[in-house]
Amino acid sequence: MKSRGSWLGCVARKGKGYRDKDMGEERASKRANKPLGRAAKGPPPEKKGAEKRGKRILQKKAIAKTQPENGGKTGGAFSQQLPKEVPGLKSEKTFQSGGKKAHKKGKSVKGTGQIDPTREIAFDILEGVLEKSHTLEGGFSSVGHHQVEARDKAAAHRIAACVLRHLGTLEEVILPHVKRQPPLVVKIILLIGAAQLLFLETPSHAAVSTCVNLAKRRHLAPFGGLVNAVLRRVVEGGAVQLEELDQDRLDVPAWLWRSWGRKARLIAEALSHEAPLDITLKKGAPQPPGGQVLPNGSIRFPAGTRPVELAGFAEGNFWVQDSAATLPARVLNVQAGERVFDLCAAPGGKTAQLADAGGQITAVERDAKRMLRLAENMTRLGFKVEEVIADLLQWAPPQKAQAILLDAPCSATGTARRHPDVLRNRKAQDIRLWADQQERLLKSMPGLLEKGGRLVYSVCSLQPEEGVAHLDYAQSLGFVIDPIPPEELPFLPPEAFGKEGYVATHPGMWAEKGGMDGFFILRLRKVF
Ligand SMILES: C[S@@+](CC[C@H](N)C(=O)[O-])C[C@H]1O[C@@H](n2cnc3c(N)ncnc32)[C@H](O)[C@@H]1O
Repeated sequence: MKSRGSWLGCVARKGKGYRDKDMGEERASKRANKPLGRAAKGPPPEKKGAEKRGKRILQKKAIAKTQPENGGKTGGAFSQQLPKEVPGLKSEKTFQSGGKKAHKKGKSVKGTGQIDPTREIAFDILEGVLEKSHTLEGGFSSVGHHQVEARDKAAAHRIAACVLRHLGTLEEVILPHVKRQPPLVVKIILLIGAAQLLFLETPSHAAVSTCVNLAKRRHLAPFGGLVNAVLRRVVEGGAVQLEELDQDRLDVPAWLWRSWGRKARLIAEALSHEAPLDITLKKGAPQPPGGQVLPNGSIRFPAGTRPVELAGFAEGNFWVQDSAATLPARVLNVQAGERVFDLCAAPGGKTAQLADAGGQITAVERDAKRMLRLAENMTRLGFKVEEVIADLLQWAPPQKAQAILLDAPCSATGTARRHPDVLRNRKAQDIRLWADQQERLLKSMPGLLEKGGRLVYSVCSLQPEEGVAHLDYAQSLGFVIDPIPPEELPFLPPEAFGKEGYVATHPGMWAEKGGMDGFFILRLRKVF
């Protein structure tokens, strides 16, 4: 089968080799005779929500395709026969121009049709991420659907995150059914429909009809037939299409896949699932019922759990923090009464840990809004810390610290399970900029730390430029590496420990428990 160009720029097909547009070459897969992708690996080890089960559900749907889902009743988009000629469908020469005109500036104006808050919000979030490079969370809070119920907002967030997580695969499923690329706004509607059909267990008739309705609402009625026809083809053949695709490879941009080396497939597999919710308990606080205690002490709840609904949230018994995110503050080994600087502190997960350990904490953060969130978190948790809104590069404290945690700004590729927009919005060339910024921050550390003091540098990035590449630079500043031995974090797999003494986790670790975020952690000592 010949590879087609995808909207993402990369096509991966089981057993057919990879075509990597970035590299401008087509190479035979070394794994041509090996099973690739999730289907080949068999069912996942444990249930982690509907997205994981997408393939099996679809297979059932494909088998049942001769039995109409509405029981043979007429009416509704799904029950119609597939029209022979649909604008934009593969068999047609061109799109009708009306829809293009309505959207020539990419505006998504509301038209007629039933209001469906969930898909409306999902659409707005995705338009923000895919067109304007907004973050998923930023888009979610700025779409302005304040009247909407929390349940609808949560459902919208889940749909948008699912589309972003499976973008390459969804594009590849849809692409064979369209003659040429539809406008982005139409594409978004198709992606929403396909994600619901393939990964979110939405009944077929509901997924199709809500997307046709969404097209009307967005003044895209001329594309309604296309949306209906394409999604019905996905209902009929999506399962079989998925079986052929190397989903792990498709859902990760080629440059990121290359940068992750041999770990790429493990990471990609982990990124294809919704992340669970991890919390850190305050010392002595009771554990909310229902969670699983992880080997590092974090408590894990299933994906989709809302922290505010867990017992003890309002009382300040815990804070939300991925299990891997607990490691940087842990290896700083703060003693009661020590003077500690928590640099780049907001929203404060690590500040809470340091305060809980009994340190005198000064939290420094440049972004006033984010510092407000830190302050709210500390108030809820009952921790007293000094909060300083300042650019760390200009900050001159009256006294130096005995210990510093520098949780530097970074590309955040290690958190892509929770923030799948990261996969779409980051560009290869951005990584160097983050790395330069991290070097500038590292350079300011000697001036803030007492002689003999400890510095932990951490980033939630999987990119070597932001982690291991800083080892020489840190030592050139006069620091010595204080190695973190495996015995100190015995619950991590051996591959998390670099021979130079750093720790690097990735989302594919603890796969049987639901994974962990990717962090790079380096402990240094000031000896000069
Ligand atoms: C990775 S986040 C920190 C997460 C935080 N440590 C936690 O555990 O919740 C990086 C933070 O660094 C802040 N930041 C970036 N550059 C900074 C600078 N020059 N001075 C102070 N804060 C900075 C960003 O605003 C951002 O809030």
